[in-house]
Amino acid sequence: MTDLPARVLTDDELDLLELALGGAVAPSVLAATWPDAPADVRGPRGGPQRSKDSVGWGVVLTDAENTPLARLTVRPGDVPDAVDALKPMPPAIGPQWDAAVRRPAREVRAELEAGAGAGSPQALSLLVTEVPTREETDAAVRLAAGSDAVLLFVPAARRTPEPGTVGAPGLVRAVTGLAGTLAERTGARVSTVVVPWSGLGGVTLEEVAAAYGATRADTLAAHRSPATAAAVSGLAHVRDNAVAALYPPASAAEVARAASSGHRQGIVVFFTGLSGSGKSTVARALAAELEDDGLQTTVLDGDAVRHHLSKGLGFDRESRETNVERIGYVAALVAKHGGIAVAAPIAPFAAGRAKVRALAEEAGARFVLVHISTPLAVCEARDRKGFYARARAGEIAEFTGISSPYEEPEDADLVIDTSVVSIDAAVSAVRTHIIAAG
Ligand SMILES: Nc1ncnc2c1ncn2[C@@H]1O[C@H](COP(=O)(O)OS(=O)(=O)O)[C@@H](OP(=O)(O)O)[C@H]1O
Ligand SMILES: Nc1ncnc2c1ncn2[C@@H]1O[C@H](COP(=O)(O)OP(=O)(O)O)[C@@H](O)[C@H]1O
Repeated sequence: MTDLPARVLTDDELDLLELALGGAVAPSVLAATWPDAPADVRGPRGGPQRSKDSVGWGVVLTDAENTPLARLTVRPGDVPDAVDALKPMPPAIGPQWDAAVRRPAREVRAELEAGAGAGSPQALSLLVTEVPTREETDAAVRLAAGSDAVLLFVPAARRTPEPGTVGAPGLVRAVTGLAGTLAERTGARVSTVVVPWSGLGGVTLEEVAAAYGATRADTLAAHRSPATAAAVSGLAHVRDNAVAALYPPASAAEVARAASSGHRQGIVVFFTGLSGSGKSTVARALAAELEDDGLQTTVLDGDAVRHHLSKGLGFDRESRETNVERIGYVAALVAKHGGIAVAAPIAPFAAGRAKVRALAEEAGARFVLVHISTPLAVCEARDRKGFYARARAGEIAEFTGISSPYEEPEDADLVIDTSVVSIDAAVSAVRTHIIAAG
């Protein structure tokens, strides 16, 4: 595996990888989106194309943290391509990550076939992209007529949704309500299925739905009438109209302006801890929760920062301090404008962390230091990236905890050991702290 080239996937490509691992799309669909993939798998418009005499090739697919998630093997001739999982996909929290709804296509298909008895199952897949109105609930009941089973597909991209739109967590909660109503009114077996769906890869909903076992597919929002669509888009004006009814025009303009421009104090949430301690996992899950609360959150993750802001910097003490100070500078800028910055570098030195605290406070922001204190032995046993083994073997110099120091913070607001605290509990502790402190 180690001699294969590696490819860091974007969030959209991770969605496609998850679909491929679950059997919803062919493995080669992944490579078909890469402009630099070997020519023998790309047709004139990037579509798959085979050449009999090619020798095939392989690539290790990683996330932005360089965790090896899967191996893609594109084979010559008529041998099918393969995608094999190496590590579980990065975990996160929220109802869209619940294993009961985020299920591989092959498992859902097998369950539909098993439940159908001898006859061929009539299974409708309904893609729900918007929170269903009453009108769409009625449309769903009509569309489900004659189906043995209904799969309510909730598209859930890893990419951050457009501001002001209901994201995947809200959609899953709304669709769970729709599933109950539909089961009651139609008698069909109704399941909510979260589909990693970024729109990448040129696959259609019908193709993906068929892989999940559906015999028919439809999009619920297509059944929204123009009158309902107009009423929904007019909701944003309801508050403005209420203000206008209460105040004379000059006062109403001031009240509306104050309501929309209310400045809140920004926050820098700064995670520190050993590699593999759980900083990124908790930081990302926290950011997703805060976004879901309607709070604009910017994540400055250790590895991602090193790909961009700190590209080229090493791991000697001076480089690490420069890296941490750059993170602090950007985080303080975000917070100065009322945003929440969530940073998750190792930040092993007290002096660097103190500098970030000073930058945040100078910007008028609150600084929350979270020490992820997971013991070295646990981090080393996790070794998702294989770095500890390489550091022990002397292949990586100055590795934190092995051959480079980590100065334990004495000024942390929260200390969380993820070997005994779950991801959910860790997120909830930080969120509670932020809310309690106003
Ligand atoms: N020598 C050495 N020591 C520590 N870590 C190393 C090293 N070389 C590479 N890596 C990978 O880089 C990630 C840490 O980068 P950071 O920017 O967070 O480090 S620091 O704050 O500047 O100390 C860290 O990622 P995380 O595991 O997410 O912490 C490692 O994957
Ligand atoms: N309670 C937990 N909180 C956070 N991560 C956990 C927890 N339990 C197990 N893990 C695992 O530990 C690993 C932590 O990796 P990561 O978040 O990338 O750490 P870091 O960013 O500190 O290097 C992940 O594989 C994650 O699934």
